[in-house]
Amino acid sequence: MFVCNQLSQLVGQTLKNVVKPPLQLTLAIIKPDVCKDPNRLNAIRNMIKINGFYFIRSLITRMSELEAKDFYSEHKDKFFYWRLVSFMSSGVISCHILAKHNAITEWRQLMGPTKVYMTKFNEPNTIRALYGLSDTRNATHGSDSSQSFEREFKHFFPDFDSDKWFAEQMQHFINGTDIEFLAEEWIHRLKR
Ligand SMILES: Nc1nc2c(ncn2[C@@H]2O[C@H](COP(=O)(O)OP(=O)(O)OP(=O)(O)O)[C@@H](O)[C@H]2O)c(=O)[nH]1
Ligand SMILES: Nc1ncnc2c1ncn2[C@@H]1O[C@H](COP(=O)(O)OP(=O)(O)O)[C@@H](O)[C@H]1O
Ligand SMILES: [Mg+2]
Repeated sequence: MFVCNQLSQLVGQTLKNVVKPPLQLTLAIIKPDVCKDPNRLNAIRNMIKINGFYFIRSLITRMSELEAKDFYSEHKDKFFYWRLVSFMSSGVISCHILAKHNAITEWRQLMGPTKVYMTKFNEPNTIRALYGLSDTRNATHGSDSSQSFEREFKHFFPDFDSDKWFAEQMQHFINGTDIEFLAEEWIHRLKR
């Protein structure tokens, strides 16, 4: 019996090392309400890093009103569309392509629900509860599906080739052995 246990543990350990789940990519945006305060911006970036996400791309930029209208076009008939567009084009934003197993769901869980007022009571340890001000100024954005990600990242990283990343880079990040973090740029990359 002892031998069987030893054997099953060995097989389990071997499989865990060999068969690691694939990674997923998502787009994270830290919104103008937070980016105005470098301490809060870095606090959120650190929450992302501590929660096991790789920073694949990072960019500090601004959206024009036209770009914000296009980015959030799915909401053009909603009552909050114009306040959202003017808010998202009101200041600097910090954009990131993040990688993790189940990145889309896990980033949305870490962000918390959209409406901040409810989130502060229901999920007080999430980013939007901790750093959101209102349902409009709710600190962060996250892609809600792989299809949304493929549309959204092109607004900020037009040269990024997601197919190429999955084919050539993903396995290095799954292994995690030859990855370094560049704190200045908020980027994880292959050791050179
Ligand atoms: N149905 C509906 N809800 C609204 C409307 N305007 C605001 N709300 C809701 O009222 C709440 C307050 O709106 P917020 O935009 O989050 O609050 P605010 O104080 O205006 O904050 P800022 O927009 O960031 O200045 C949110 O839950 C909104 O969804 C509206 O015209 N129709
Ligand atoms: N009821 C609302 N009141 C105010 N702003 C809202 C509301 N719903 C959504 N928004 C704004 O529009 C953005 C996009 O909405 P949605 O895609 O539904 O949420 P999420 O950003 O969580 O994916 C939200 O992050 C928020 O800034
Ligand atoms: Mg959304």
